[in-house]
Amino acid sequence: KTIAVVGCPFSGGQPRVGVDKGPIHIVEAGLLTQLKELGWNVQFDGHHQFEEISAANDPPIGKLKNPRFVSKVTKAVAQVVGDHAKKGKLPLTIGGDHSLAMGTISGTLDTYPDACVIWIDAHADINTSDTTDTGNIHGMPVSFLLGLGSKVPEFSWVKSSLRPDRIVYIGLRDVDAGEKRILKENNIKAFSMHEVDKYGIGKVVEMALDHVTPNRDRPIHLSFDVDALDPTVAPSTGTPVRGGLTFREGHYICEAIYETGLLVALDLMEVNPSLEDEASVKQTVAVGCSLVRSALGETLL
Ligand SMILES: N[C@](CCCC[B-](O)(O)O)(CCN1CCC(O)CC1)C(=O)O
Ligand SMILES: [Mn+2]
Ligand SMILES: [Mn+2]
Ligand SMILES: [Mn+2]
Repeated sequence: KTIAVVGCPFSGGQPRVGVDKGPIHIVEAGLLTQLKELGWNVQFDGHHQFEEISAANDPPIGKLKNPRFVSKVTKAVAQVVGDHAKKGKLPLTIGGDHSLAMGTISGTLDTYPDACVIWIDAHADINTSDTTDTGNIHGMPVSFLLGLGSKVPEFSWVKSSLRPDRIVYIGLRDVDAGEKRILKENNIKAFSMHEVDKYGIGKVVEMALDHVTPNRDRPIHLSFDVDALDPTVAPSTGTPVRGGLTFREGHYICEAIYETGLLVALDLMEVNPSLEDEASVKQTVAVGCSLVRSALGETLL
């Protein structure tokens, strides 16, 4: 099988510079070769060039920042990811900020309408235009995918067919008040760090899979925000939150999902190589590459 690597140098969903440099650092760290060494065919068409829409032509819509830029880019990503999936490849999208997941998961749902989503993150990324406090669209992709909140015309293209019972979260620890309401109202399953502590990561992953694919027969889209990991593990990311997943917990999730044989698409998001000192950046990039390898079959024995 072929891994189609989609390099998305994009930062329009959030305000911090540098997250658009994530893909180049990950690729330069040798990920493509590492995947070939795992036995995959690897297709990489180069990093996408998303020409910026000037701020003058992209004024906020309500609180939403860079709405037209984010919409244009994520729509393009949906097309790219969907095309790869339709050709039987496994799209690996390297971000870039997490607003990209509006595109990647729309692309997956186009090809696999019954796909489920496993969202690894410190945050729920489920704010609507009514509940967001920052207007940063990387905090909103899930609400668009679920078709929640008042419609924003610019995002009417999003495949808003994801069902609330087909997404499950692991790693939550920084959820806004509005998001907590949305999670409850929609009965969305979420394993916060409290549950990880209580049950252990093995049981949490089993319960998460039982929730979204009880018969282990549904395609899985894994969307991994590196800020799900503890900042001591992945320091160079835009919205770090203490009390996160250990190195091993993060890798266990990826290993266990690979073992299901159900993985059809993977996102590695929010590596920002410009926020910390060189050693911390290298560490974060290396952890990103390692997580991807684990999700794509690398084992310890
Ligand atoms: N929920 C936040 C963070 C989103 C993070 C997106 B990511 O892709 O990285 O998961 C806002 C978080 N909020 C900001 C102000 C603080 O005082 C409290 C937390 C938002 O901006 O919506
Ligand atoms: Mn996120
Ligand atoms: Mn996050
Ligand atoms: Mn983040």
